[in-house]
Amino acid sequence: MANLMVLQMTSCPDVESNLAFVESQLAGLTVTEPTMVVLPECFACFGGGDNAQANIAETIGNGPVQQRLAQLAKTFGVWIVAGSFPTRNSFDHRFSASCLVFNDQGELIADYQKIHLFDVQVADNTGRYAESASTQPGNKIVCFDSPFGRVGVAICYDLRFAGLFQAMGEIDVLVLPAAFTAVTGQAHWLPLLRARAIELQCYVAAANQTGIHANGRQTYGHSSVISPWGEVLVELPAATGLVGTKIDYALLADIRQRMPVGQHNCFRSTFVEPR
Ligand SMILES: O=C(O)CCC(=O)C(=O)O
Repeated sequence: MANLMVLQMTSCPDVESNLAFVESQLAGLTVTEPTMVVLPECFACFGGGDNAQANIAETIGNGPVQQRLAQLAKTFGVWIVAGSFPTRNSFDHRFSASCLVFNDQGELIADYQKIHLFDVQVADNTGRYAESASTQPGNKIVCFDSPFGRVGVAICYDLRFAGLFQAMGEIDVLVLPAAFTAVTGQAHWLPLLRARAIELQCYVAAANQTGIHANGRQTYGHSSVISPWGEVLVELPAATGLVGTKIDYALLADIRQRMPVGQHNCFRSTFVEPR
């Protein structure tokens, strides 16, 4: 058996207090079987503007926040899917929004850079988002094998682009750190999560930010784990904290055997970029 957990946060600009919150939540877990904890987008720093993000950016595999995450994963014996965190690259002045995956030994085993950037006018009264001004888009699909099965990684706005998920091939779990806005979340969050779970016949573990942040922006919460049949198994509406569920591998196999959409799909790619 294995556990899938999502951590909902109201992250602030102060890195230490956000990491202390992550630590306090992990410290409350009793881990007796493989456990994966998904952190939301911008878990380490949110609402302080692009400069605050740029100031904490690290090179992948090297830096104090990554060291802390590795140590937390090892200490508490959990896999950590570390939201998005700003990382530096050599080819652009902008940072990348990276999702960093640590195994329960504290080893960095995958990293994904957010591909679809949120350059959107959400509504007349909630301002304009221009993520690409500060963030370099990624260009690689990332999946990895683990005790949880084959896991695909995407971040927030990526959720809207079905082609990305079709290109992943067969995965057992989709992890989705997010900072989905309150306005768009109300309208689209759960329908999109459920659609991805149904189409891919996989678990979806989606960790969101919640509440009002230092910059006045509001995020939707409702972090959830969805079953491969599209049911919302656990959902945390507005509070911060951890929720999760066990992965039922018999259910996964049964759904795919009865309704083999992976085999019937004329468009699904088997191509996945190796790490
Ligand atoms: O797709 C949405 O509605 C929200 C996306 C978002 O907030 C983000 O990618 O940061």
